[in-house]
Amino acid sequence: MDIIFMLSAILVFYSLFHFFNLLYHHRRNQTCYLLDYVCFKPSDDRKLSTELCGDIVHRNKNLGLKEHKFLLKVIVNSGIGEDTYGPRNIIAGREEMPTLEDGVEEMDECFFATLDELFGKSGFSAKDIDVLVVNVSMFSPAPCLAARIVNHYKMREDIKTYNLSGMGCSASVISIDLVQNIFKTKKKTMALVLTSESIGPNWYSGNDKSMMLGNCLFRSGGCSILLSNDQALKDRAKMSLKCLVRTHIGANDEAHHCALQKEDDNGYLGFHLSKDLPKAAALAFAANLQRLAPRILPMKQLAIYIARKIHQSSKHANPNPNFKSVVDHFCLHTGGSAVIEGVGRSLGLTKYDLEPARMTLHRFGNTSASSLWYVLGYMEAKKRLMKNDRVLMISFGAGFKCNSCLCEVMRDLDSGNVWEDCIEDYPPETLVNPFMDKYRWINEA
Ligand SMILES: CC(C)(COP(=O)(O)OP(=O)(O)OC[C@H]1O[C@@H](n2cnc3c(N)ncnc32)[C@H](O)[C@@H]1OP(=O)(O)O)[C@@H](O)C(=O)NCCC(=O)NCCSC(=O)CC(=O)O
Repeated sequence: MDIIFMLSAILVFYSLFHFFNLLYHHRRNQTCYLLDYVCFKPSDDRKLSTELCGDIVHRNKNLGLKEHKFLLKVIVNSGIGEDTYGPRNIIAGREEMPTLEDGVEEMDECFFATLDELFGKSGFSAKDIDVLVVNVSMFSPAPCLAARIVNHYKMREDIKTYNLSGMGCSASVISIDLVQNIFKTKKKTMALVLTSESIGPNWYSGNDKSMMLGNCLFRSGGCSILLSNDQALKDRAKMSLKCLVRTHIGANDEAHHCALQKEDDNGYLGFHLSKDLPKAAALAFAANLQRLAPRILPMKQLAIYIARKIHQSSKHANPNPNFKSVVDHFCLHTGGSAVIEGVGRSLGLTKYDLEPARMTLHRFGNTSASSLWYVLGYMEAKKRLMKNDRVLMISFGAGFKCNSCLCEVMRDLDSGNVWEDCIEDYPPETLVNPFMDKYRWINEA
């Protein structure tokens, strides 16, 4: 078939689809405003410096010289700085015997601190909340964490609660998706999304490298996010959601198994991160972009993208569309340096584009599903987010999933937020770990 004819047909189809889609969603009251969000900053006594990480590694009697070398090498090379936070039981040396209370307290500390601040600064109260979604992947007590929030804040009896567990690092976008779908069914609704990860009860004490990696990357963090579809609150909103795309490539066995909780050969429970994870992330990302592109790209860009797709195997090594024409800021999950660099390469992003994710990895580590909100906070604290700017949030998570959403900034944003006391220090002159000298022998050994 003539390529020009095929291209024209596809373009006409997408235009019509997009038009009717907009009309449909307008009718269904799709508006989803992000009113405000607060990221958690644990107290200074929870800081995990490289030296303290070294001590934790040394007290694990299951590790030999080979494992020590591996861990210290990854810690020093990971792009993670000296000021990230860990859970209290691990800092206190009880990583091998966590109690239920350790897990509960870690979540309470994060959620109550961020919610108190969010209610305080937004002027809304717990009684205003109609929908509550909590996502914490690796800790699911009964009654659930959402019920603990309802109990603590004495929320209304008609509140709708949802507790998502096991959904991995892309879960906060899933929570937003759930909220926007609920918004379509009811006007003037207020929703809270609470996103975090449980680190304390999930420390791995064995000697399998792919499971030890999680101890190096994952750090304490969390975020509370206030959303509404009430048009009257439009002027108070920071951002509005334009489109959200979820991709799940779990049918692919290799991708499904690259990030999962399991027991090692000696029975130690932990979270396995395969060396193939960046490959699975790239696959899920490509599938996500393929569905995102027609929804956000202008006609010309879309035509170039489709043409490249048709000729993919022959000419273009990177067939991804030029999202920079419609996206001003890229808010990337801080999965690890390899994940950030991989996304940067496939989208053709600059050092400036990747700075928020790299700096967030340095200051807060991989805080799992909440990491996107620290990255957004960095952009805001750096006064990068101006009215009408578009922010593309991209997250990856076990399953394997890639979930993305495009948001529009509603007004110039300049809150100091969780970055307030350190934003002036970023980006630092070097990201090289200060203990590099001390541990240089590791790289040379
Ligand atoms: C771990 C790294 C920071 C290490 O970077 P380096 O610069 O040190 O270089 P490198 O890649 O050569 O790795 C150093 C050594 O670690 C080994 N190595 C790397 N990844 C490994 C893995 N998954 N399992 C076992 N070993 C691994 C390498 O073979 C090498 O060993 P040797 O020295 O013997 O050759 C990076 O590779 C990285 O960012 N990887 C991706 C991390 C990741 O999977 N993140 C997603 C988290 S999950 C998530 O966020 C979502 C979710 O859970 O839902």
